[in-house]
Amino acid sequence: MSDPKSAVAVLGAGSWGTALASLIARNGHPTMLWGRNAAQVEAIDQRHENPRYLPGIPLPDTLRATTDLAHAIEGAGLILVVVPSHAFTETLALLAPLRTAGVGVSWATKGFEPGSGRFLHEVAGDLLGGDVPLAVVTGPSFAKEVASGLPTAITVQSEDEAFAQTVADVLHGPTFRAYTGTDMRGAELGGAMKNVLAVATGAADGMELGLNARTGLITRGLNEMLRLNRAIGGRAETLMGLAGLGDLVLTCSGDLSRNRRLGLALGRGEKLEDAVRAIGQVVESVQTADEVMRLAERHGIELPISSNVRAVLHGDITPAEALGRLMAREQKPEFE
Ligand SMILES: NC(=O)C1=CN([C@@H]2O[C@H](COP(=O)(O)OP(=O)(O)OC[C@H]3O[C@@H](n4cnc5c(N)ncnc54)[C@H](OP(=O)(O)O)[C@@H]3O)[C@@H](O)[C@H]2O)C=CC1
Ligand SMILES: O=C(CO)COP(=O)(O)O
Repeated sequence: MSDPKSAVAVLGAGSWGTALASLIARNGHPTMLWGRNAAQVEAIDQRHENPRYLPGIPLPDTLRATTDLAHAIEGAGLILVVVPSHAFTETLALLAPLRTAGVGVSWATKGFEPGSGRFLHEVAGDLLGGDVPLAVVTGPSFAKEVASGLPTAITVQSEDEAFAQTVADVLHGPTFRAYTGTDMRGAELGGAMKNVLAVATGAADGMELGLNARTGLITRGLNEMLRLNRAIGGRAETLMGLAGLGDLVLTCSGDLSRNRRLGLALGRGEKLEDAVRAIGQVVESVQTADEVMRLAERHGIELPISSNVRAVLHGDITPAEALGRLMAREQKPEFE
């Protein structure tokens, strides 16, 4: 008889937390999903559906859900945090005194700590202590498609190679390929920046600027990612892989993306608050654009597309003015 599979706690019962918990449960791991909303948790636990975030998609009967964090992590051999970036520090601070020593912590959150701009692995290291294995799960992966069992490829990056493999093994399955690597900085930067760049391509599409404009923005956006990545010490190949280019293409071109949909709405002249309300789920770029630009300014890197997205999100300029600014920039070599 094979060894029983280790228990996993997934913290955050939104669309991505629910999709990943469902995947892990289907892979045969006893899986407990923690959420803060009692009615939603009950629906997941009893009716095997998350009607608020993944309506109509059946969840495995074996997936359990709770609002009790201590209960969620009891006996877990792995913790996967999937709350939005604005709730990351708060969630890890709740987790820190409760967790069992030696249990590794991974996260699928994309973004930075709001306000400080710290990388999430820096936040996790500070709050959990240096001896806890840490890993980031990232890549091109719409929750709805993963929850529906459609083929997906992602990457798990950790400085602890054995831990990256452990997390990848928990996720990997017949419809889900999990690759591994050791570059947390590059992976986190890619996952955060693609959300900001998706607003730019969405806005261009909302203004009906055509496919050339969309592709020009994706490609010059990749260049922005590579330049900032070089400055922060990430590996270029990480940004050319699933965590960078892969997620950038998905988010800039797929209408399931909430960041792209925000851009589409802004490009059509809708107000930011109305668009975010209509989307009804987290739109990380609203926060992340500030943090990306804070990081870029700290490193003296110019990011024209990202800085124009920030200006549009702040209401300082319209998408049409952003386009005018980008098109009027001085001519220059493609690579510097
Ligand atoms: N959805 C996707 O396809 C993907 C998402 N991601 C990333 O995953 C992260 C989570 O996003 P996603 O699940 O999509 O977001 P959703 O908007 O779908 O859900 C957010 C969830 O977080 C909960 N939440 C918010 N604040 C807190 C808090 N302070 N404490 C506990 N729970 C909280 C919400 O609870 P409540 O309902 O009570 O507000 C809700 O359950 C983001 O960083 C996103 O970029 C990454 C890859 C794919
Ligand atoms: O990160 C994602 C896909 O990889 C989800 O993108 P959005 O947050 O824009 O919906």
